[in-house]
Amino acid sequence: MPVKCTRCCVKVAVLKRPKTSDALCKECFFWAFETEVHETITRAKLFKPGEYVAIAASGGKDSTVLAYIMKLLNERYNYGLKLVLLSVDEGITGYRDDSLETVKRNQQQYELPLKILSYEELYGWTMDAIVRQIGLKSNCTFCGVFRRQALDRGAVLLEVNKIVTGHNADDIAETVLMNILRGDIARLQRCTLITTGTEGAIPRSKPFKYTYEKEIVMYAYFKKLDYFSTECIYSPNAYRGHARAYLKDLESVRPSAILDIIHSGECMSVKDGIKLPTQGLCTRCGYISSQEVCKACVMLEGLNKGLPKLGIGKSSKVKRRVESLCKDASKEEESC
Ligand SMILES: Nc1ncnc2c1ncn2[C@@H]1O[C@H](COP(=O)(O)OP(=O)(O)OP(=O)(O)O)[C@@H](O)[C@H]1O
Repeated sequence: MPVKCTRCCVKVAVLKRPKTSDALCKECFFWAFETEVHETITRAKLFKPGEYVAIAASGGKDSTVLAYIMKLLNERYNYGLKLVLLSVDEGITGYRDDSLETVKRNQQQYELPLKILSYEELYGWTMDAIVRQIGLKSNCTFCGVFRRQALDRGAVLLEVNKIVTGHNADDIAETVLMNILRGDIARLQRCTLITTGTEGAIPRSKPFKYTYEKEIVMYAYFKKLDYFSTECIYSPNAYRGHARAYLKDLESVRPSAILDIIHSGECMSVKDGIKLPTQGLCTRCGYISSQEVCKACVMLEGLNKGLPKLGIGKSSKVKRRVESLCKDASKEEESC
């Protein structure tokens, strides 16, 4: 016998919500999904009326649903926002060129302006050229560092007040796990924040902080949204893939694992006296950095000098880690 929707009790349920296990009809799922994102936005006071907000749009499922829902909620609840799509072309043939075609269609479908910036115009390098030089190891580090800055540069160009990204609950839980595995305390503290970049940079928010990836896919599917679903051709070795696989395993036995990990990340605090990097401005390019020279500038210098490992070298990282562990151990011995 068909199961009735547990919310309206009238229509037949067409899905089981991955987050709550509720059996819902399509309309009730849309309502629950949209209302939860609205509540996330209002509880965290993400926007003020009149703000100009850039939606970081890659053409993938998350940012396509984000663009759709930002427009919908802005109209439904009168947020009073001016919206624009901001895309970065990393120069990955057969991947980003196709996904940007999707963004261009979204621009027409959602009637939003679109700005595209490319790595080639900003850095003089495409990811295709970078991978030709460095191979398929550490390439995601280059891409991530350059993209982060490219979005900042785009936001400055557009003079927006804020950027929103499609990072979802799964992405954040994966990042918590990765930061634990790497012992990266500074990032562990920051990665669960719904808004980052409040110290000097253009703030960045994640309206999907509590939204499950599976539900985003369902929403896009039932709404028949036009999105690009191919994985990046250069990311097969990314470390994140292992954290993702582990998280999916946990989710299959306990769906709340995703929110539980985010909650754990939020609850972790750094003991007094531990020095954390502070955000300042890069002395070369003027964009946000926790070092005197930002990582993007160091990496770019490495590429231009034919020394691409500059700044990402494992040996220097391991050496620094060992030195800091030795320092901690000797401090503890002294206090004993
Ligand atoms: N090339 C890009 N241009 C603009 N924004 C981007 C780009 N790549 C990623 N982003 C932003 O960062 C978010 C997280 O990116 P990530 O690479 O994790 O992709 P994802 O989880 O597959 O998301 P999506 O489905 O939107 O591609 C995206 O949702 C989007 O808001």
